[in-house]
Amino acid sequence: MDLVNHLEGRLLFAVPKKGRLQQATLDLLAGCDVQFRRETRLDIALVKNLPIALIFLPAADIPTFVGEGRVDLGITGRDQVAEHDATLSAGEASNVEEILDLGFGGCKLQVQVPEKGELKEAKDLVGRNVVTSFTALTEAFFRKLEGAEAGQKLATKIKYVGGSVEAACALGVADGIVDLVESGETMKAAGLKAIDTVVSSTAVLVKSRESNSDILNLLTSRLRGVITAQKFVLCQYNIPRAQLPVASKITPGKRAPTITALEEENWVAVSSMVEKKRIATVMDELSKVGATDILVMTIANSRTD
Ligand SMILES: Nc1ncnc2c1ncn2[C@@H]1O[C@H](COP(=O)(O)OP(=O)(O)OP(=O)(O)O)[C@@H](O)[C@H]1O
Ligand SMILES: O=P(O)(O)OC[C@H]1O[C@H](OP(=O)(O)OP(=O)(O)O)[C@H](O)[C@@H]1O
Repeated sequence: MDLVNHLEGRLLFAVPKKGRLQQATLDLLAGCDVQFRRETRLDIALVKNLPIALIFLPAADIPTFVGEGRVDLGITGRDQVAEHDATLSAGEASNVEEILDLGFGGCKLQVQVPEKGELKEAKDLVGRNVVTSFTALTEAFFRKLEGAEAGQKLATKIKYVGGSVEAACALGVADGIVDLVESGETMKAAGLKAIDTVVSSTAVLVKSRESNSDILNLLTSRLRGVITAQKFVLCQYNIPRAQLPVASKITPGKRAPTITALEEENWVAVSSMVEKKRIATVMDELSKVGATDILVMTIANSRTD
């Protein structure tokens, strides 16, 4: 089947073809009931149950395709969007619009130098060799540090490498690098330490500024629903009615908690969405104000907009 001829009338949605963001993206699509089968080695997959075509691209290239309006939507790292935007000329507006923070793929683009050495802060690297996969962001970072005007040649020498950036210092190619850090394991193993942060990143849903359609809005709502469901749990408890005002402050919910009367006089049942990362503290606080039978449930999906 010539897939390219089947793209007409479909929303084009770019997703990472490999790497750190791929699995979480595929899980997210499954959560949105986006059904497709990707043939081996094909970078286009038609969605069976929605007028969408998935285009599998390297995360680093997705902002370019979205920015040029070749695809409508994309999932990539905020770092990649920032790198793309940093290549635009002064005054040129980006066509890549962030519409949703997806919460996964958290990392930082950091300036790193050998752990043992005389370089202590980013400005110590001015005039030296810096290696990175993010040349535009690194250039903008050192331009600011050097106080150089746009167009003026930088003293710092910035070189591009496509991967294994951390090897550059050990091999004598660089005095410092600008690379992604999550756990810090790679940096540590290479004998490096972070001395500054260029950008903090998570995976984001981006759209081409001109793109707008019912299917784009529907998919965005579904994605937002799944992301919200992943971030929240449903907390249910019983509490004496007199304690309701104080308990409602602890679990205000997304809009307001749901209150149900119990057969037992002067008691109510409350259910409320609570951020997953706060749930342990919330349970402690509820207990302290007299809540009992506190239950916490996973939310499979949600639609709150
Ligand atoms: N260690 C990490 N932890 C979390 N997210 C990361 C990590 N490394 C990278 N990312 C995110 O994933 C995006 C893609 O990086 P990744 O290294 O997976 O790219 P890739 O497409 O496989 O390319 P490459 O061939 O250069 O490795 C990054 O831009 C960043 O947003
Ligand atoms: O702080 P950590 O948890 O160790 O993660 C950071 C590493 O992860 C990424 O590389 P990846 O493993 O994706 O491979 P790459 O070097 O080929 O890009 C990044 O470029 C770092 O090298």
